[in-house]
Amino acid sequence: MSKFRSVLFAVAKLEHFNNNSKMTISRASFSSIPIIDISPLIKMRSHPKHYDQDDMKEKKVVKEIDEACRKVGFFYVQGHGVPFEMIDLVRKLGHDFFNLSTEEKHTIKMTQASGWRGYQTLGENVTKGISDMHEAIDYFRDCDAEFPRLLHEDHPLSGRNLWPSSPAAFQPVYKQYLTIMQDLGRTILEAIGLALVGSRDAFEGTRAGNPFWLLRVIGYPPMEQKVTEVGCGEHTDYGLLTLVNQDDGIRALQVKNEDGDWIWADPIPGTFVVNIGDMLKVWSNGEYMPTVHRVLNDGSKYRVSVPYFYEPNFDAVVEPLDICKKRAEGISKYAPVVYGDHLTNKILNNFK
Ligand SMILES: O=C(O)CCC(=O)C(=O)O
Ligand SMILES: [Fe+2]
Repeated sequence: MSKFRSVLFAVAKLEHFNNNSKMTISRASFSSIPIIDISPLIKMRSHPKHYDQDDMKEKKVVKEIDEACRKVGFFYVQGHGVPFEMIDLVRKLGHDFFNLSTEEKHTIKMTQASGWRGYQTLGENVTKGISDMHEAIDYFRDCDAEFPRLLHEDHPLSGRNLWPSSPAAFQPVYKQYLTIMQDLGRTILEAIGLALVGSRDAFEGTRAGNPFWLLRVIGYPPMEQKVTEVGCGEHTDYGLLTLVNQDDGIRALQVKNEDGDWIWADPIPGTFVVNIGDMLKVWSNGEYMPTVHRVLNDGSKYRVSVPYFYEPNFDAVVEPLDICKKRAEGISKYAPVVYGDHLTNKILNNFK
């Protein structure tokens, strides 16, 4: 655990007020990652006309998500409504792409000119100065009139997403997947709004009403040097929520608890692993802390994982929410940060 995190945890006995009752939740060390059935949230979104019974079920899920965010920073979601065939197909297309020749993969090579979008070879991505043993394709939300800052050609992230021509289904399937995942991200964030502020619209409008997104298709070959290599070095995610679609049957993703032990986030077929990012830490004034994680693919199979990152508006000024400050006796633990600047700095530090 970094020094920074230990200091925060020392003060992380959080006073949480809900329905006028005072509830104290400490961030105790966890040994497993909760599984949450979010089908009541999905039902609520698709059938706005609902009954008391639905409200009760929604409240229960909101509480489970709140506790997971406070205690672990990670949870699995099931009952999310995304067809299993789609989840599997997305990863299969990833495998098909990574199986192509280097020459073919380089037809969508990431460059500075592409705004850091596209394919990166094994070891090109760097976490804390160490090369990650993965190859990947990176996508960000397209530059359009809604993101004027990214329309300026001199912005480092300005550019076009690069889609491979093979496999042919890659682009249409991924575009459909992106739309589905944006809906799912918003649904989970609404529950977090209810939990933190008592309003499902807490993050709409200038906060995350026009969310930026990133998607990474990551391929991890089995590690050869099991002691010195790492598939993806330890880090926290930059934004709001990450929804990970990982290969079944391969244990590789690990989450660090407060004692410094690594807890496996084993794949559970048909679920997404959800974790919170740096921006939710700032908005919640430290009530929700992003948890350090890493990937070690030390088995014998090639692993594909597709994290989708649901982010704030690119221009959002992220600062502790009033109600969260109030719960911390008026103390603001973090300075305001512009999400797009935070992201740009992180991305520019990711490459050698
Ligand atoms: O490959 C995974 O399971 C997770 C990757 C990850 O943590 C990331 O891309 O931020
Ligand atoms: Fe991550």
